Amino acid sequence: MIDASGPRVLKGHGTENDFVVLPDPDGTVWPESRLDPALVRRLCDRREGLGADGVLRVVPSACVPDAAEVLGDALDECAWFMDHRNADGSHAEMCGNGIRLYLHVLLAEGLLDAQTARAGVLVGTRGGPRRVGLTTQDPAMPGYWVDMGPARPLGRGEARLGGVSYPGTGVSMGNPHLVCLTDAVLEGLDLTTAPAVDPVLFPDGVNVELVNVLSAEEGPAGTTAHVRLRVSERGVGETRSCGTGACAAAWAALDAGGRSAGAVTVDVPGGRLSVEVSPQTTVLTGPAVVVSSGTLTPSWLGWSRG
Ligand SMILES: N[C@@H](CCC[C@H](N)C(=O)O)C(=O)O
Repeated sequence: MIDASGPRVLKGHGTENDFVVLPDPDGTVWPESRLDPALVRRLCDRREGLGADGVLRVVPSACVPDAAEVLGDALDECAWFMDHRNADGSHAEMCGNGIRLYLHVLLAEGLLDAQTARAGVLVGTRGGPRRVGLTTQDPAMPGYWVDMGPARPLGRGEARLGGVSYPGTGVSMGNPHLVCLTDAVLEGLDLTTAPAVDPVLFPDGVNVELVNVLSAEEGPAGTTAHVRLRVSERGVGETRSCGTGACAAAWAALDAGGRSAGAVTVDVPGGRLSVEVSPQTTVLTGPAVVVSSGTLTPSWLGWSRG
């Protein structure tokens, strides 16, 4: 018999940006000393482990040692904290697909009720507090919105890929992005190695989006635009989607046309996201899916039975 006494685990995704989710409702299951970078890498390994682009630890903010530092006065308003790790074990400040899945898991695990989720809850992240809410409870494809805060320009840069330079705009969505608007055929790009960027502009690394702007037009309800992208994520490599990257790309596509607001449809390899940009904030909407739930095997973890 398989030993099922190990810690609970879920596997899920948002537009195919996939995560191992570790519920830690009282902060005792996954202290930092246990969830070290080596274990994160093993969990995310697609052969040795469960396989994922990252890990989300679902934990009360009060149980996270650095939460007070990153949340400041908002600490008391953020009951829950999204403790995010990239597949290489590094921390990231923010994750737009992950935070939708995070709310989905709070609901699925009975840690939050649907009425509260519909109204929206503040979740702590290392990029600051973010409000997340439930839009539709369709069991086939539940939808969530996230108030991601305003995009912040970081200056011009370039990504070098396959001997070609792609000029881009640095954008912070809490985490750093370099958005390169291009007419290149995205399917033709080789993203098996990360694009080279200027380390002086991005000392902590950067997520790089290669973006085709398909349309941008004025209508009775304001500006609408449609973009598609591929992304090479810091700490992961190419992923099927990036929520913060979709927001950065939407902002950059509008900004390139001299616009500061609009509704942008963002097609990613793993599906479709919607982004509402305004000078005040950025709202990301998209699905979240739980694929499976169960337990991690203690012997795989190297935990002896006590
Ligand atoms: N896929 C995420 C972003 C995850 C963090 C990123 N790799 C970083 O290091 O900043 C998203 O959906 O936003």
